[in-house]
Amino acid sequence: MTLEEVRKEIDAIDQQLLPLFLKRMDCAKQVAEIKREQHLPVLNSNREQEILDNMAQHAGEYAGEARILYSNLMDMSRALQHNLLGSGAELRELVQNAEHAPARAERIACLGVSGSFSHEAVKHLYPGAEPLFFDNFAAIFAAVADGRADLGVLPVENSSAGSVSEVYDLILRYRFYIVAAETLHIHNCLAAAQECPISEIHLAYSHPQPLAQCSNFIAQYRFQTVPCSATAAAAQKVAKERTPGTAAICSESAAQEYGLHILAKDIQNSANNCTRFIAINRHMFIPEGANKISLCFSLPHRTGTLHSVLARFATAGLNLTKIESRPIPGKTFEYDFYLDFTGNAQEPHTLNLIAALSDELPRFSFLGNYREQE
Ligand SMILES: C=C(O[C@@H]1C=C(C(=O)O)C=C[C@H]1O)C(=O)O
Repeated sequence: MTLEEVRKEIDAIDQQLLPLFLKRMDCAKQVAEIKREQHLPVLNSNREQEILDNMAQHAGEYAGEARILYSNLMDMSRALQHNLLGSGAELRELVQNAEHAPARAERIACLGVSGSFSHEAVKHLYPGAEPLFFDNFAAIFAAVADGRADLGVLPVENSSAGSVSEVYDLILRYRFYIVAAETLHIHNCLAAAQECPISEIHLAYSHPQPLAQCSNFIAQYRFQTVPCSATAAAAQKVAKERTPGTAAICSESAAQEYGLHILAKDIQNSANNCTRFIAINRHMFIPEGANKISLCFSLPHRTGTLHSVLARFATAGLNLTKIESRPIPGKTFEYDFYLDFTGNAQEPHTLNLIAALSDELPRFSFLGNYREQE
């Protein structure tokens, strides 16, 4: 057969497949009505598994492909049923009635002491607000939980050192709402109490993240490193102790704030060193022009479950910007997935997808819709 002839045959097959696909979707519609009357959930995993196994068994060498084909068909069938039944009513109501601004944004919890990178992020996100300083991430979440702070600002990812896993674990534990995000360029410097050549420094204090970001410089000068709760705390310690041969790795503004001498500037491995910060709040609000959504869920341990969820984002035309998996506390090798994607939750196709997922996925939480400049 020539290429043209085979393509004609493919066209003819597609013509035959389409009416069957439409018929199957119409059946799903009827199923939705029956489920409404009988108060049944949309998802029936056992039935789906039977269909997948049966199709794979009859698909010979294309068993894997048949599984994906039928799994996608059933995703579409479920999405249709969720829309007809208005699944995820609680989440729909929460999103549709969301305020645009927090009741108060006056006291903002962040890591470190005055001059820390987190303090910089607070100044960018909430100019004029009062920063409240804490020496660990858990204490920031606790302050937001009991209302001592209106909001908390936390680093979640650095362009060279990667995700801040502890913050993701706390996000998943507390399930507060993410209400803002911003990426800051981070310039690390080496600063000491007295002016001296870099070669005389043998010990550097800093937060573990900047220590990782500056690993090449640290290796080059063979520094011993001591982790601190925050970069500005390291600067404060070096300024107070004034021990020769010790230095802090911190921001230039922290070095200035604590009267340190800058021995070297921009010592991070990558010239384009950025950290992404988020703001968290106990109550949900969706700012005007929100363009980023975060959510989390876990998945049953079955082949293709993650693929199937991700495919639904692709079908809805939504662009994923981050996926993180973290172990569920108290479980063995079971994970919560954390996802960021671009979109506005008040747009119908986006709301339909997240409402459907909220109905189907274990441990699902909508974690917020906020504005973030790309
Ligand atoms: C159509 C149904 O709803 C869902 C979709 C299925 C399908 O498209 O075949 C199968 C099981 C359910 O998860 C059903 O319950 O039969």
